[in-house]
Amino acid sequence: MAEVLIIEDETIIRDAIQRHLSRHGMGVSTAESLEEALDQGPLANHDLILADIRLPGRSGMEVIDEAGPVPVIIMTSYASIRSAVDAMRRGAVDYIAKPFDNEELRLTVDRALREHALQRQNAALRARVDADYPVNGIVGRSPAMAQVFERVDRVAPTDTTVLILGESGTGKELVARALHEQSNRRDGPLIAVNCAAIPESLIEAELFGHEKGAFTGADATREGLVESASGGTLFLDEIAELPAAAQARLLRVLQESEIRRVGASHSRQVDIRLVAATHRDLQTLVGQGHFREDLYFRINVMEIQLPALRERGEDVPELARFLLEKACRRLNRPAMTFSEEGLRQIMNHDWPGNVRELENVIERAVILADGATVTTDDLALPGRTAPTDNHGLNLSLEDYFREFVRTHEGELTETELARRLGISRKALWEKRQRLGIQRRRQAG
Ligand SMILES: Nc1ncnc2c1ncn2[C@@H]1O[C@H](COP(=O)(O)OP(=O)(O)OP(=O)(O)O)[C@@H](O)[C@H]1O
Repeated sequence: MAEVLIIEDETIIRDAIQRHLSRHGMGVSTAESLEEALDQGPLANHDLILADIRLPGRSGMEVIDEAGPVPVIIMTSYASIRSAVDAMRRGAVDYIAKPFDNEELRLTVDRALREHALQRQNAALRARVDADYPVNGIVGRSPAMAQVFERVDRVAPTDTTVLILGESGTGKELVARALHEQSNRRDGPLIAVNCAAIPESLIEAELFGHEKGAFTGADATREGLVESASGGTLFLDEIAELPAAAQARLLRVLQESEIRRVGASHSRQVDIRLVAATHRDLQTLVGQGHFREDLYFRINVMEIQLPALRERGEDVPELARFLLEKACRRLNRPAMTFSEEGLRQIMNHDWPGNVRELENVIERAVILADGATVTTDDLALPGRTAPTDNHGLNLSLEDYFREFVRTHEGELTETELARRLGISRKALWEKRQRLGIQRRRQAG
């Protein structure tokens, strides 16, 4: 039974609310003031508090502060809607204006109780996930991953620049998110930018912003992504793809903590923590003159090397089960398991596309599987003959993707291509990387 506390100094209103809520099966306690309520015991004993904004002694606003996680609905008169707005800002979950009718009151109370119960459930679920997967839902117990977690724990709370290295699909973005979530900047923004997915001609303006008239088409002043990350974390994925001019601007941001928009004559202060990632060997690129050495030293303060999936041993079956559960949830399918042979194949496969490839193979298998078991036929890993009854699909989804891209890339832009495939531009870029379908330069 939900326990509701009413703090209201007008006896008639207090009694009316008490009667009405009790009749609807709620346990109701009452108090004339915040002081009296506190004398009766901790506010946390209640599931919900209904408090008048004007009370003798301490005000309804102070009830909100004292209530902690217990939701508070503020009662106010029509004349003081302004104070209701202030109460919501202060943390009240809702307000109800007097005079109100019983039905309106009950609906408001029911809604607040329902939402609070949901929030508590989510918090409990999050705690469970965190307990199972200590670093923000990243699966892995292998020694190689334990080392990664240790580094993340150690470096996350600092403002140090981090360089995450690892093959494509090893979870670099996931680690960047974990670093942000475990930092003091977690309430600030996390801006993730895939440097390879933005056309070279636009990248400077996208990252650093521009003034009105800085170039053709710049018809308004715009803040860049680096500035948007101020107070939080900037994650630059595929940093090796950053063109020379953008590398120079980024270096300045890191050295001076200030940014100059394209076409601007003055700089502005920014406060970012940079996390960068690449699957390429930056040191070699420096040697070949493709990446600035000074920038390399700036970003390579702390390195986190993600192991390839094939080096993670026992993590593979655990990850497979985790991703199977995730795919079933996403595709609205009842829970499934792997056949013994299916799981063995997963463990023996080389996974050149790492966790992302595993995730895609499992998602496709869930779509193709007939029953509650994912078999080797559903997985259709290379090196095996493809199943003959492919549910009417003669091509695998990857073959289909490859053929579609090759047929249409001449006539469509990348954005249009992605839209036609029903995926984001970033996903298109990633699929191209994974399947080795390099972009053909368009004429003109
Ligand atoms: N250890 C892990 N536990 C759970 N999920 C993971 C793990 N590693 C990766 N994933 C999942 O695999 C997918 C690919 O991961 P992510 O995008 O972080 O890889 P990446 O290294 O940044 O790839 P790329 O270099 O191609 O951008 C994501 O859906 C991610 O959630």
